[in-house]
Amino acid sequence: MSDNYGYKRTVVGAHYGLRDWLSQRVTAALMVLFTLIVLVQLVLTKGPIGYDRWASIFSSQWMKVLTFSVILALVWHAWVGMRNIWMDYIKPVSLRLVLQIFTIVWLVGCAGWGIQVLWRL
Ligand code: HEM
Repeated sequence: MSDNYGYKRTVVGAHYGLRDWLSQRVTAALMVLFTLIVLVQLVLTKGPIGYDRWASIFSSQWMKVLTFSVILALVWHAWVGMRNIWMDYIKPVSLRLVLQIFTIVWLVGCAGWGIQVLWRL
């Protein structure tokens, strides 16, 4: 064990750290872009911002496609983050499994609801 550093280090784990780290940053960048696009449209709005204005922002086809992509990115982003938190802090495997399943059900449910709302506009 005293030699366990540098090139002799024993690498363990599932080896998906870098992929997850990168996917969380890429999805975060997409969410930032989306937030800026929505903000610009709101700032450019003259007059009161009611339901009609919100609906018109999301009703064009390109905005629906972008919002749909952002919903998927958000689900993946939050799943990677929450799974890391459960893996880091919840040691009993059965409790961790329950929390992970709850997270998946919650995120998929929210995404489904969001997509349903989006395509009703
Ligand atoms: C524009 C929006 C967002 C940006 C720019 C963003 C950015 C980030 C970044 C860079 C990380 C990695 C932090 C680290 O590894 O130290 C992260 C982690 C995380 N994000 Fe987001 N995020 C956004 C929205 C969200 C939303 C809406 C949710 C939940 C629905 C969320 C849930 C999480 C979770 C659970 C983590 C893991 C936290 C941790 O490891 O302690 N993020 N986010």
